[in-house]
Amino acid sequence: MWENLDRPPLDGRALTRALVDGPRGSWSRVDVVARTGSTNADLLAVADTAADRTALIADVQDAGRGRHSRSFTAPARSQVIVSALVKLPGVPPGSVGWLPLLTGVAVVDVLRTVAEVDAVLKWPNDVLVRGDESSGYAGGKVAGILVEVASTHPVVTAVSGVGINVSLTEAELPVPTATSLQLAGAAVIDRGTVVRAFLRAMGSALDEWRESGWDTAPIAELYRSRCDTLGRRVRVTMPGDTELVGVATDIDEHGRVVIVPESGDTSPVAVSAGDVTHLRALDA
Ligand SMILES: O=C(O)CCCC[C@@H]1SC[C@@H]2NC(=O)N[C@@H]21
Repeated sequence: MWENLDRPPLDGRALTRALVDGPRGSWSRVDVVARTGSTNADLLAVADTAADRTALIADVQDAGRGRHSRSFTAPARSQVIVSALVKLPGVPPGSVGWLPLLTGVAVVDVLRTVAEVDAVLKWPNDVLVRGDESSGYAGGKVAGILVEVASTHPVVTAVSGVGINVSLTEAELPVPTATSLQLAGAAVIDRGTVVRAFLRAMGSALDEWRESGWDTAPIAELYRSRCDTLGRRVRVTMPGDTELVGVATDIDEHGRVVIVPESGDTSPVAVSAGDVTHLRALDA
C-alpha cells in the first residue's frame, strides 16, 4: 500500500514561486522534496545555518515523527507533509510553547476557509473535524503538529511540523479516530493548494507575533475560540501515565489546559503536557 504512487505529485516549482518573497507571510526558502524520512529531522539537522522561515515540504515521507515518540505514517502522497524552521530573536523562553498553538490556529483557519470543513483544536494541537449527525459522518483527527526546539541560545530556533490527512480512504486510516479531508467532504483536496494556504497563514501569524513584541495574549484569544476541549469533560493522560478526569475550563497564559477534577481534590490543575480524550458528559 505504501509504495503505491498513483496519487498525483506536488508541483514544487509553483509552490516555491508562490511562497518565497512577496507580501506578508512570505518565506525565505521553500524546498519541495520527492521523498524523505522526516521533514522535521531534516530541518533540525540544518537548524544552525538555515535562514529563519525555511520551509520543507515532502511529497512522500517514510519515517514521520509524531508526538510522544510515536510514528506518523500514511500512504504515499495522501497527506500534506510540511515543516517550518523559525527563529524567534528575543522571544521570552517561556513563550516558545505558544508556537505549536499558533501553528494549530493557522491549520484550523486554512481547513475552515480553504477546505471548508468544520475544523477545531483538541488541546494542545490535534486538529479535528467535527462529526455531523445528520450525514452520519463521525469526524476525527485530520492533522497533527509536532514542534521540536533546536536551540534556545543565542536565538530560539524551532521546527514546527504539520501533517494533514488529505485523501486517505476509510481503509487507509491509521486509527479509527482519524479522518481525512476527503472523508470529511472537503471543498478542496489538492495538497498544493492546502500547503500553500497553510504556509501563508503561518507566515502571517509569525509576522504578527514578532510585530507585537512576542505578545502571547492575541494568540491565546485566537486559540481559545477554536479549542473544542474547553467546557468538555476530558481525560488527560500525563507523562508517567498519571490520569486526570474532569472538566477543561480554560487555557491559561502559559498555554496550559486548566482542569477541574471531578473527584478527590477538586482544585483546578494546570496541565502543561499530556494526551486529552474528549469524554461524554456525565448523565445528569
Ligand atoms: O499528531 C502528531 O503526533 C504529530 C504529527 C506530526 C507529523 C508531522 S508530518 C511533517 C513533520 N515531519 C515529521 O516527522 N513530523 C511532522
